[in-house]
Amino acid sequence: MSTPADVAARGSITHVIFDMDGLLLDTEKFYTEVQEIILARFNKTFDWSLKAKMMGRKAIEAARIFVEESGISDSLSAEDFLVERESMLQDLFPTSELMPGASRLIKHLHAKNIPICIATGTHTRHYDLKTQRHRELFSLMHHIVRGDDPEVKQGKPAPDGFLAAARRFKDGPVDPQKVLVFEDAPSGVLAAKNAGMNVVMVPDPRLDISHQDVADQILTSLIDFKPEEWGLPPFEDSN
Ligand SMILES: O=P(O)(O)OC[C@@H](O)CO
Ligand SMILES: [Mg+2]
Repeated sequence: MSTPADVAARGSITHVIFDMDGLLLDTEKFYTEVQEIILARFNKTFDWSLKAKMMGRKAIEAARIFVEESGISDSLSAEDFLVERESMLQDLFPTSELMPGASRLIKHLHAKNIPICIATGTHTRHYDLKTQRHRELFSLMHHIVRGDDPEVKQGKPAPDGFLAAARRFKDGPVDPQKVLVFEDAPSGVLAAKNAGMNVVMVPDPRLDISHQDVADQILTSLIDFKPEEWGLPPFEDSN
């Protein structure tokens, strides 16, 4: 785990890549809700150790983990699970709220001309539903890499999404050591490290602490992020 001081010694951060689900948008709860409903039909309960394995991954990869680890793959295929959850998610995603501190951080970095973008495991159709109430804020991103992007051959924890994102900046490809990634999921933190980047993890408090030993910094909320620790321009306001 490198600390912000290590990074500052190595040379500051010049570009930022945001994960989306669970980091910028409070959407992981929708996945959990729907998975609990489906598992209840099999008299099974959904727990956070399974959630930790699914978060951040491409839909079909997460679905395979879900049906196999829940022991229901003989009754429900990964593909059928995705079909069954779709109608419930279609209703939930348009109500997505921003995570605390997300808007302030995005606006701050954009105002200070720090290039920012998103690399998410979510595919385009779900991305549009989740962000439809936040278009103006998300328009501040230089680009968006989604789970169905042709350059993303493998989902997180593979580095494909973050490497594609680093390539697409105006002055890309950016040296991975100059990139700071914000993530909420163990798979995403691993993907960022596999890409050679620095990563701040903002984990759900229900995630087991054993998943917090790979990230370079752990925060309980984006509100607690101090840009100056990473060589980025400090906030001017106090809150
Ligand atoms: O935006 P991210 O966190 O990559 O999530 C995608 C989706 O797999 C939800 O877990
Ligand atoms: Mg996430």
